Amino acid sequence: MATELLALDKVNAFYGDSHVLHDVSFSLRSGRLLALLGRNGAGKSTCINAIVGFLPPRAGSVTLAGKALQKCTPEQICRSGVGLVPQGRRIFPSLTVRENLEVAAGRNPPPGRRRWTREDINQIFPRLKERQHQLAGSLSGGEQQMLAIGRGLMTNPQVLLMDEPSEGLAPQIVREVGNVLEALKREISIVLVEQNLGLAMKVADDVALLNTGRVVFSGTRDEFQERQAELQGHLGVA
Ligand SMILES: Nc1ncnc2c1ncn2[C@@H]1O[C@H](COP(=O)(O)OP(=O)(O)OP(=O)(O)O)[C@@H](O)[C@H]1O
Repeated sequence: MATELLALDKVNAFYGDSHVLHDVSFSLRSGRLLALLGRNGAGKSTCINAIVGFLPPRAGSVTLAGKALQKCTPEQICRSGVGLVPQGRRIFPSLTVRENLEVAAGRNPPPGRRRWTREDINQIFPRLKERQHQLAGSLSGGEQQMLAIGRGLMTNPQVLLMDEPSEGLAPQIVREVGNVLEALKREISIVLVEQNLGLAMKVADDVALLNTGRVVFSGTRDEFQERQAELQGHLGVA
């Protein structure tokens, strides 16, 4: 039976005076992949920012394995085991693939938590191993995305947050990212922000759907698909 690993409970977040997240609650169970869906501007990235401490919630709680994170700094949250694969990848183009992974490496995790090594990343992404001495800026879009995922894993997370990994990639590469996610979800619990509904439905176990900063659906992928016609209006065009 999967247990709750990461949970948002009645999270409210603001950009200045602008109230963007309204009582947002959803949770990621251990060993699962939760797709966070919603059209442009629905608040998906803001949820990620609230979890990782870039935009601390003004009210509500974020917990990781029962530990409250909402008052922690981004560095403490990262060390607690929340890994981020940011929107736009944010790799260092003028460093090599290997250096990009090395600079992302976190401290040794506490006992009981997996420590990810470059060898682990190379095993999941053989193409990164082949290109380890190449400058990251010279990689294809799909390879850069793999490197961004590798960098997230190098922080030794318990949970990996991925913000739109398919953005800007050709359909064939999006399929490849889908295959990577299928393999990766056997190794780590994932929150996946996605605009590409096909990709999200392929890999998700659970779904949380946002509209204007409010959760309008939260449940399993199958429950979501049963109600998809009714929920369609909350989704962007995929
Ligand atoms: N730095 C900011 N300052 C002020 N408002 C912001 C800021 N970032 C986002 N917003 C607003 O917050 C709301 C939620 O944006 P958010 O980026 O979380 O949406 P999203 O679902 O991730 O959309 P997208 O798919 O376009 O990334 C939007 O109305 C957006 O205009």
